[in-house]
Amino acid sequence: MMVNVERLSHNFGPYWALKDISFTLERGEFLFLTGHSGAGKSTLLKLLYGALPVLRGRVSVAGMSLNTLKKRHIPKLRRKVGVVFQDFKILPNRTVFDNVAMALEVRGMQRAHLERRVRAVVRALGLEAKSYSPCERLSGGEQQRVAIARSMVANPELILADEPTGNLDFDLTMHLMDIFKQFHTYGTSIIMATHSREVLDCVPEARILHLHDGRIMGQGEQPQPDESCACGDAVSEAGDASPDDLFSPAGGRP
Ligand SMILES: Nc1ncnc2c1ncn2[C@@H]1O[C@H](COP(=O)(O)OP(=O)(O)OP(=O)(O)O)[C@@H](O)[C@H]1O
Repeated sequence: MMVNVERLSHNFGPYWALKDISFTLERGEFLFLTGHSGAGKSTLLKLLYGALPVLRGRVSVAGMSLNTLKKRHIPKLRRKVGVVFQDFKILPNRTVFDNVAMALEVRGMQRAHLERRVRAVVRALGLEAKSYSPCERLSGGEQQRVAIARSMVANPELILADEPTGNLDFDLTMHLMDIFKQFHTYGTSIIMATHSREVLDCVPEARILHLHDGRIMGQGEQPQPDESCACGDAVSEAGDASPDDLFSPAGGRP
């Protein structure tokens, strides 16, 4: 099991942002988190990533219990989990290449492999022309793609993505969803918070966990969409995202 959450609650002072949440995520599963603004989606993702402490309930991620995880072991958790934060958290004065490479540098990857891998992911996300631009000069959507590239570059076991396509137009959203789906097909577990029906329709096999005021209000399979997803079309138009590049043995899981 990749994620196990039992009776998780979380408060900020007197305000309970999550109330008695329980769910599991099997290895290789794709789960959407939905719910209104303020429902608790980001709080839940932050708890799974060790960015907030587990105060009540039990949480384990990738075989590690977050209840007993010592601060010094958080980097070990983060080597298994790729995250796309809502506010990107990229370094503005560093280049696209540097921001993406950082996720591999901390793993001590050999330089030649690292460069090949970063170039492949940057190309797959359509950022090749901006590789050596400082991120502060990029548009919001480009910065968002840098954050996505960084979350994927190390082939994590689990990707946590908080509204990863929030600033992007339809075609780019479909293209990026196709890349997330390639990771999913490859066996990566994914939890993605979204408000977008288009995004949900891209992964009809995904489960949905619907939050309302910090509680789970619904959980389950989604109805099959009437029309086929546009993701496949978008990726063939974009053309340059090769799973072989993304998943080459050189870039395999450390
Ligand atoms: N650090 C904090 N201090 C106090 N309250 C917080 C903090 N972080 C989140 N909250 C509150 O917890 C609730 C849940 O917030 P959260 O960011 O998890 O919602 P969300 O579902 O991700 O919303 P959105 O879709 O707008 O991102 C909100 O009412 C928010 O104001």
